[in-house]
Amino acid sequence: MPTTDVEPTAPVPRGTGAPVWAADVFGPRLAQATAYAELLAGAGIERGLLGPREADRVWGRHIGNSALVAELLPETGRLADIGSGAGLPGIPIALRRPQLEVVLVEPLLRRSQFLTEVVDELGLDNVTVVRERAEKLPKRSFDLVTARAVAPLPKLSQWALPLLRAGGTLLALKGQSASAELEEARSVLGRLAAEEATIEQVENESIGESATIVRVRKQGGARTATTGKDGQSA
Ligand SMILES: C[S@@+](CC[C@H](N)C(=O)[O-])C[C@H]1O[C@@H](n2cnc3c(N)ncnc32)[C@H](O)[C@@H]1O
Repeated sequence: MPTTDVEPTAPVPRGTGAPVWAADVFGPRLAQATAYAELLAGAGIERGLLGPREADRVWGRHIGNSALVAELLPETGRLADIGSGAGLPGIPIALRRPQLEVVLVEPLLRRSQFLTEVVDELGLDNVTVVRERAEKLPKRSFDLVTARAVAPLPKLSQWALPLLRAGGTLLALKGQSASAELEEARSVLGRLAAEEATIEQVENESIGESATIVRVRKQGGARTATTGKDGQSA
């Protein structure tokens, strides 16, 4: 029998092959999302920004979960992702909302350097990286603030609400602790001029992930046009 020559293929890093849903979710930016998955599973883990067991979870637990926040976001505006770490949820948001101006706020040198490399490598012209603590940023300079796994809601609100212009919105990705954290934050939120705080359950059938997001609006001004899970303006 004749033997068939098989071209050797380049090894694919574990966990980085794009799942079927990624094409739907990222559309024309699928290649950038895939490059980001490779950076997270490669340099991100090597440099200790993600845990050593996260390689197989970069798409679902990290990129997919973060991408769900975009479902509540308007198309335009200025957004700060505070405590962005390796770029979560800020990078998936920037890929899904290319007209948003996204500022990744991260105080740690190693993390902010990684973020700058990601922004350069993906060619994201709507994203900047600021190495700073959230509480040191100029007040009232953002329409939107996002955060995942940064601090309990009372503390996070003290950092995030002053950054928002009147009428702006904080979206905090939280797990099962969302309602307990919200109860604990109520008195702080009152002092910080929050006018409304709700818990949104966001699901996307194709991603197969869900996210619990605490949404807090700041009083006054024009309301940021975030949308509810039914797609209606909220
Ligand atoms: C557990 S990590 C979460 C990173 C990323 N958001 C994620 O979901 O993977 C918390 C991040 O918050 C950052 N952080 C801590 N205090 C902060 C502050 N005052 N302002 C901004 N970022 C802060 C840390 O440096 C760290 O990168």
